[in-house]
Amino acid sequence: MPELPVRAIQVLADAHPKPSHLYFQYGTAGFRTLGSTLDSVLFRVGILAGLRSKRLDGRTIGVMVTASHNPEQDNGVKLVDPRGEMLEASWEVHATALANAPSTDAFIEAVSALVQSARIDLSKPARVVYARDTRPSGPALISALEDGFKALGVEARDAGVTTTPILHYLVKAINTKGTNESYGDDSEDGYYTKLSASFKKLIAGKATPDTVVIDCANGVGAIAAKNLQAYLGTSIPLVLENTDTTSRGKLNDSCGADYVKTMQRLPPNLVDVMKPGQRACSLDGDADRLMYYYLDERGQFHMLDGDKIAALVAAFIVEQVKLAGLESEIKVGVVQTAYANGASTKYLEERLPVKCVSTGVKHLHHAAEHYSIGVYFEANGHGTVLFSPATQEILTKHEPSTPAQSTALNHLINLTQLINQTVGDALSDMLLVEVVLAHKSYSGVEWNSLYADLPNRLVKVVVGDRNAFKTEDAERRLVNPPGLQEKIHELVRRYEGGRSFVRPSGTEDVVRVYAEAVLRAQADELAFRVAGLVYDEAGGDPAKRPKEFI
Ligand SMILES: CC(=O)N[C@H]1[C@@H](OP(=O)(O)O)O[C@H](CO)[C@@H](O)[C@@H]1O
Ligand SMILES: [Mg+2]
Repeated sequence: MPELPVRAIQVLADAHPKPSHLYFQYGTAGFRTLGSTLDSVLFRVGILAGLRSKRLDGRTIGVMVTASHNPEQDNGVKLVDPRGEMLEASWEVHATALANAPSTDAFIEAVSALVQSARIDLSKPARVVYARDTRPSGPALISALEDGFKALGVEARDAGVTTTPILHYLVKAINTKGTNESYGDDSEDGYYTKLSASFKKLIAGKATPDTVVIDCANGVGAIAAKNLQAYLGTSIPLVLENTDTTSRGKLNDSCGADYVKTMQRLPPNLVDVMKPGQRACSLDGDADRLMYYYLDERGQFHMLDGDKIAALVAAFIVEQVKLAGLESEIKVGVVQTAYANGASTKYLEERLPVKCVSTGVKHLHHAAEHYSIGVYFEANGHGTVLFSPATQEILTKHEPSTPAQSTALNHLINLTQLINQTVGDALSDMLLVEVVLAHKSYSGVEWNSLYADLPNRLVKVVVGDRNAFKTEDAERRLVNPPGLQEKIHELVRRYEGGRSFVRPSGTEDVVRVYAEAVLRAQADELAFRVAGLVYDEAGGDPAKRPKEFI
């Protein structure tokens, strides 16, 4: 039985000491904090990824270095499991334990304990594929990660600077290579070819889509969008904006999907670019979120968020399933979180099964796997569609009995190729939206009118201890601090169409308050009053009390 290469780990671990005053937590987005503090974490994640691969019999694990929509100086790292999915939850605890071992000796002890408890066979190979976004702190962090690989003897493949969804694609493609479940060629070329070929088939015979402006958030999505554009050729006219990936301070700065969703307005530098009637979308810093919007004829901004994408896509898929004559065999369902606009939930519930789960992609993804076709989107624009293995088999084996059935069946098969089923993918989702719009002959206006969003407001409250906030019922009800939920309920009752909930963030040291109501002013007022209640209950710095209530 081989032993841990303790000496090699020791020497390299000493070169990546853990800052004594910091605590790192592997949360919904992996480790994420100031990039300059993450050196030891990356080294240790290199070893952890290798161990995870050994545990899974040498299957390839992914490591993505990114902080997504967060500020440029932040960075982070997350692991991707062999099927292209988020790291299994039980290993999040191991990740946190390894990252916080105070010294090299303690770290080696923690690694040994993990090898024992997870019964890891050290004689198995360790294989990892890794990538990073465009952040300036990326190269140094990658080099710490590579030291981790070196210490354990990991066979590591560098996927360079690429998007989170492409890395997920690569992981799945590598692990299914040569099998009858092959996900595509395990290269970026394989990814672009798969997306562009299926897109072209899906829009064949339809009018060429209108020009779409893509705000690339000055991030890695700019590089991928440019590559994709070359593969798409003239099938869709794309105009890429915010593509400066080299100047300091530009990433996600007043642009990108998170800016648009939070501010509910155009990125300022698109104001002069966009014409009335034009459609555009924003990617986030690692291109796994997508927000659409358009200007109406009067130049007024209208946002089409993840909920609107889910409604558009789910309705189209249901229609194609019916047209293919597969209604009794294939059940389409939607998964949302409590942040989904109440109007979207109402629209969807009238048409198909809808499930609400806790925030975080892993919860949505797993719930979506329970449907034959599961559509999941977070309101912030992260989402995808999952076709179960049984559904994929039905689609390939079904014998259509009319030309119309055959066409719909082919559309569904092409959708399984167009959609990145491993994780939310802004570029794949953008093409998906354009396919549906082309088929329905919709502009942004018709799409937006599927239902009218309830005005809503999301605010953050800085509290003494966010862990004091505990929720149930997919985060829609607070159970701790005691009595606070009753007070919130009492407030909500006074607002027409009012809904509000409070939960601790899994990625920032804050408590989030969401509120919606029939009228804009009421949604705002409800959000700030609930925030005031939270603040009074949980306390903190008086200077940070929600301003409206000081
Ligand atoms: C309200 C909101 O948008 N929350 C985001 C945010 O989680 P929080 O736990 O709310 O910080 O980041 C997650 C990871 O990117 C994402 O899955 C989630 O939707
Ligand atoms: Mg992201």
